Amino acid sequence: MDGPAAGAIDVSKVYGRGDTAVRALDHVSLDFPRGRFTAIMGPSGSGKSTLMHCLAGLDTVDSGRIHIGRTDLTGLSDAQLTRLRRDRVGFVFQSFNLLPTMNAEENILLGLRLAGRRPDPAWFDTVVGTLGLQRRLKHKPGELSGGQQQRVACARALVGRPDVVFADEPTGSLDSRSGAEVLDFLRTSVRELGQTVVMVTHDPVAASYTDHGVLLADGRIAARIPRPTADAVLGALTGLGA
Ligand SMILES: Nc1ncnc2c1ncn2[C@@H]1O[C@H](COP(=O)(O)OP(=O)(O)OP(=O)(O)O)[C@@H](O)[C@H]1O
Repeated sequence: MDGPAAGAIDVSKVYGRGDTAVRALDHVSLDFPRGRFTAIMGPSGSGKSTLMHCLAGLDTVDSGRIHIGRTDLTGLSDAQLTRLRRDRVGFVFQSFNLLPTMNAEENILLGLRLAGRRPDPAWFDTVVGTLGLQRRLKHKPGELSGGQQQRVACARALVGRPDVVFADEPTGSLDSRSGAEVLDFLRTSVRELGQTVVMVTHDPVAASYTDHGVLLADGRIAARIPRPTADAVLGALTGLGA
């Protein structure tokens, strides 16, 4: 498919009114090309979560446009947004969000099952194999380490071949070794499997796994860092007073 996997065009979002109004996003325009791993960074309160929630159709914008592939999200009904999130967007959260009573395989396939979609067996094997989860599929989350649980969550996000995967601090609950494994996998899913991943992170080392860093400050894009290194990101964040 042509064009970016997702994007924002001149998006603004204000929380509250009058004296207490906060401009969380202030005329943000940004494209996420297919097959790219992007980090969204910035000081606390800079608008990262708001931007990701608007991009993923979890929150609405006050002005501007959001698109996933060629679909314009502005103007979609709640039911249409729910379907779009289910079918075309993958999520990875800091807290894994796996169902404790289901084993890894059932967790990975749950979204497809609820959508009445059949998994593509070859793609399922590719995702599970890339994540090294073949021998963990019958384990429940409580029988897996944090890193293994997050790899299950990554597999769940990717198994439906979404247009884009949004990862919100995916390494925030992991030790550095497990975090590195998850980041390595997200990068592999982009480079070798052609997926598009957008990750919100505070961690300059996590950002160094990506192809492109975007720094927000006060709801605006403050800097773009192609092929970010941890030092370059740290320097830019320090410059913002983060
Ligand atoms: N539901 C809400 N109601 C009111 N204000 C909000 C709401 N959500 C976010 N904000 C405000 O909007 C601004 C941007 O918040 P946002 O959560 O997007 O920042 P962030 O960069 O993700 O921060 P953090 O790194 O701390 O998670 C902040 O000033 C925040 O207080």
